[in-house]
Amino acid sequence: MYQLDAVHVSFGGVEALAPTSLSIAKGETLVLLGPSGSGKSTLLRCLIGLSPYDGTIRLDGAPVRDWRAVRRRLGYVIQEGGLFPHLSARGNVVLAAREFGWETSRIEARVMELAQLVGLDDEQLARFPAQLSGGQRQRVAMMRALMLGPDALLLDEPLSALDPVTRLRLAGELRDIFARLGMTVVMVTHSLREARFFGGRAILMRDGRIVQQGPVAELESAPADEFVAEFLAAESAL
Ligand SMILES: Nc1ncnc2c1ncn2[C@@H]1O[C@H](COP(=O)(O)OP(=O)(O)OP(=O)(O)O)[C@@H](O)[C@H]1O
Repeated sequence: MYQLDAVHVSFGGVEALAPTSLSIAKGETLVLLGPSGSGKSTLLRCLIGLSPYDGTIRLDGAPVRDWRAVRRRLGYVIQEGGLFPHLSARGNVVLAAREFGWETSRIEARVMELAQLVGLDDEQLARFPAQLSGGQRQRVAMMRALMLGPDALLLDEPLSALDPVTRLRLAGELRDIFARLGMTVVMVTHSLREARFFGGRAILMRDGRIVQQGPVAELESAPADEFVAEFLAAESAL
């Protein structure tokens, strides 16, 4: 689905992402791991055109020039949810569908389906983001990202603010949805357990570079270097 060719990001001389070439297949779940500041979020933001970059990103073979035109195919969840504070939770969720002219009955049916999926009720959806807990806001953000039925989901620590019970339930539901819909998923996480749970390919980053990639089990059994071994051991220990 994605092909990145020498994609490179620097902020005023600081290299957030070294030239990176990468293919992401349709239906693949890719997990981005690495220490704080290693470039995970920057890489994720490139995949939705929210970070300025040099190099080429192709979506289904065509180089992306106008990100606004392709963004409706992509769902994005940032760490704190990124909800519009002046809209209710429901207002946030339905915004894009309204813009695309969906009928009210179709919007209502989709909101009900997604609310059930993430475990939110009507009363909670009527509240403003500031009146919800961090975990509830994250679930609203997940509903918003899934609303239009995107081809790909780009998730920046989407489960981090959830309590263990909700996290496990939502993670299980999401894994099923990803598989059922053949959705392409790229997820930043700090949790090795989450990476294992979602399976697929993991990419371990350091200082804006990909250090190693492959299934988590492979990274663990054959770490490319001392850094990978140390990172995985530390992540497993806590
Ligand atoms: N808008 C920006 N302006 C300047 N520097 C930035 C900007 N965004 C990111 N950086 C820098 O780029 C580097 C990579 O940041 P990034 O957010 O991608 O890391 P990360 O691996 O996602 O970290 P974390 O796990 O802490 O979220 C860091 O050194 C960061 O300070």
